[in-house]
Amino acid sequence: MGVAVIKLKNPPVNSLSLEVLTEFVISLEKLENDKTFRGVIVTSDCPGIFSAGLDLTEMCGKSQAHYAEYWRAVQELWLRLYLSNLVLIAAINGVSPAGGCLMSLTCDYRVLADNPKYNMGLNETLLGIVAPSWFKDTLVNTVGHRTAERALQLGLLFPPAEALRVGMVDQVVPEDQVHSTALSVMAQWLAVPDHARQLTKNLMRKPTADRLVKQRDADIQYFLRFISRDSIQKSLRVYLDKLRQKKG
Ligand SMILES: CC/C=C\C/C=C\C/C=C\CC/C=C/CC(=O)SCCNC(=O)CCNC(=O)[C@H](O)C(C)(C)COP(=O)(O)OP(=O)(O)OC[C@H]1O[C@@H](n2cnc3c(N)ncnc32)[C@H](O)[C@@H]1OP(=O)(O)O
Repeated sequence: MGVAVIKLKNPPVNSLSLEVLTEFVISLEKLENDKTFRGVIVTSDCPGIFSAGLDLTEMCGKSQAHYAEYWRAVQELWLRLYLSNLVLIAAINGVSPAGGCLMSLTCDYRVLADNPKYNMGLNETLLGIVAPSWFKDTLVNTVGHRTAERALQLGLLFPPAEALRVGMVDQVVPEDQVHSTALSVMAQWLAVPDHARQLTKNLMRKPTADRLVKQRDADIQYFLRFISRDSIQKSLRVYLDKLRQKKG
């Protein structure tokens, strides 16, 4: 039925490095241009981890030029995913904090594996950083204003039952059924004529995407100022050190 599977593979935690972001955009573009494909299942090849989100090492101790290049790549992937003409279904087979959650929120439908360890949410505040307005918009458009307001301020990571209850995911299924469920949901979405579904998707999502498109450069400048602050760099270093020391 013209369905591709994109399996993220950047061990150990599928962090969204500049390289991963760039390759993801290229793969999506190829699929968009190949009319034999109508849908994509986005999933992970790293056991237990859908994606650890943006690669913190790309936002810490690097040059301004690097931060700008990285942020443009983050924007680009979000825009491509959010406005894709393809049906995108996230088969979430692991934990998905921050950018990992955002990636799934850009999809049309989310199936999450029923494993209490597989938390998801926008936890930026717990790192001492702030989810940008377009991350916030994506969450608000999915779960509504009040749930998003509380989740964003507290940096909540929802276990599967809670994620389902607040509408962050559409279905929670046993782990071994995530892929087959994503495939059957895909069949339902592909039963709708493409042009009507695509125009409707655009109607729902373009106003949100346009807010970023209209001020992409300003958003990058804002990010540069924010991420270069000594206090923010310090918060990121402390967080990364904590992650690294977990093992030791
Ligand atoms: C009005 C608006 C105002 C301002 C806005 C303006 C600008 C916005 C500014 C900033 C916004 C930036 C947005 C960022 C969004 C993000 O996505 S930030 C990333 C958040 N991610 C996380 O918090 C997840 C952190 N990771 C974990 O919790 C665990 O690693 C995880 C549960 C995923 C897996 O656990 P486990 O299997 O035990 O693995 P380890 O923890 O041992 O990790 C293995 C190694 O991987 C490294 N690592 C983990 N996560 C990341 C990451 N996101 N980036 C880079 N590296 C990561 C970890 O350090 C280990 O490395 P080591 O092997 O020790 O070297």
